[in-house]
Amino acid sequence: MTSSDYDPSSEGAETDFARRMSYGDYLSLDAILGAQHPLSEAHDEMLFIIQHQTTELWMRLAIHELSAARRAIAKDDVAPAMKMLARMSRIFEQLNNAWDVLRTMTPSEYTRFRSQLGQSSGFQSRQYRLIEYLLGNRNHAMLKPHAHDVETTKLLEAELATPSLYDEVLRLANRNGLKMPAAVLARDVRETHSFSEGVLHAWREVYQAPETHWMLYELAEKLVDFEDYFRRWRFNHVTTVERVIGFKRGTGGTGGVSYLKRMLEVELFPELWRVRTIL
Ligand code: HEM
Ligand SMILES: N[C@@H](CC(=O)c1ccccc1NC=O)C(=O)O
Repeated sequence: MTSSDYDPSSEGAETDFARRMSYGDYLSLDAILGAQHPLSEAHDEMLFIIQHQTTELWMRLAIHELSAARRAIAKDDVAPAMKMLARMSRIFEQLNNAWDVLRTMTPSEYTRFRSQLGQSSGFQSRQYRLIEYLLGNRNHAMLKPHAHDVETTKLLEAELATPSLYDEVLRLANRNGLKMPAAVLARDVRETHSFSEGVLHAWREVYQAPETHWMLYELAEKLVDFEDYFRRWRFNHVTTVERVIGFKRGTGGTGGVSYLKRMLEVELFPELWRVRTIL
């Protein structure tokens, strides 16, 4: 330490953490920073691991926000749900930007450790599947990669038994003067919602007179905004995959890019996209 180095303890900064909770204690950094275990000598494997781990952390927050937003909407507490949905868009914006870091890995670099991944793949991300199910994209076939894991299967099954975020929004709209089709309100929530003319016409009322349906109008736009960012995430994924492995099959066993391109067609809130055409 040179004489010009400033010592913050001179103004009272606490420096003795022998018996106090420290930064690392509070954040469980030993657990988090001790969880990177590359299986090869390849320089880029650390990037690959950290990219996935940070994504999983952001997904953890996304699940926290989405479930709280759904609970709030179910009890007509819309204002806090708006904030949570706005945050969801920001989380996905953050995840979208993160692809730029991963894209610095070339095919030559990835090939050095790809074989170490065995048959593991993002396909088996339980948090990702939970997000899709929460949002209403409820493909039961996606339970299969989790069949060996009783806890995850239970968690995903419980999610399938719960109305999706969009189901709760449609119920809220129905409680607030819009006439949603009875069949949609009583649908089997385990399945993916499919496009409904009745729901489309209900949303048209909102979009034709935003000032009389301001709360639903704002909520609908929050959902559209979020789906916009989520679509970009899917697109960034497939583009990165093509850039890194071309048209090779995925380690998870799908066709790779062909499978991910199919997923670009998923529409979470179909009537909110369609309503734009009829205004
Ligand atoms: C070089 C980087 C990556 C490559 C080459 C790649 C490749 C693939 C491929 C080929 C699939 C299809 C399943 C399969 O057959 O394996 C897939 C699925 C998936 N990947 Fe990645 N991926 C990459 C990065 C990431 C990252 C950073 C995440 C973030 C967690 C991620 C999450 C997922 C998820 C959630 C799925 C399932 C998607 C769905 O079912 O719609 N991937 N990936
Ligand atoms: N499916 C990728 C492998 C992969 O990306 C992956 C492997 C293990 C853990 C996470 C992964 N990321 C996303 O799918 C591949 O085919 O190269």
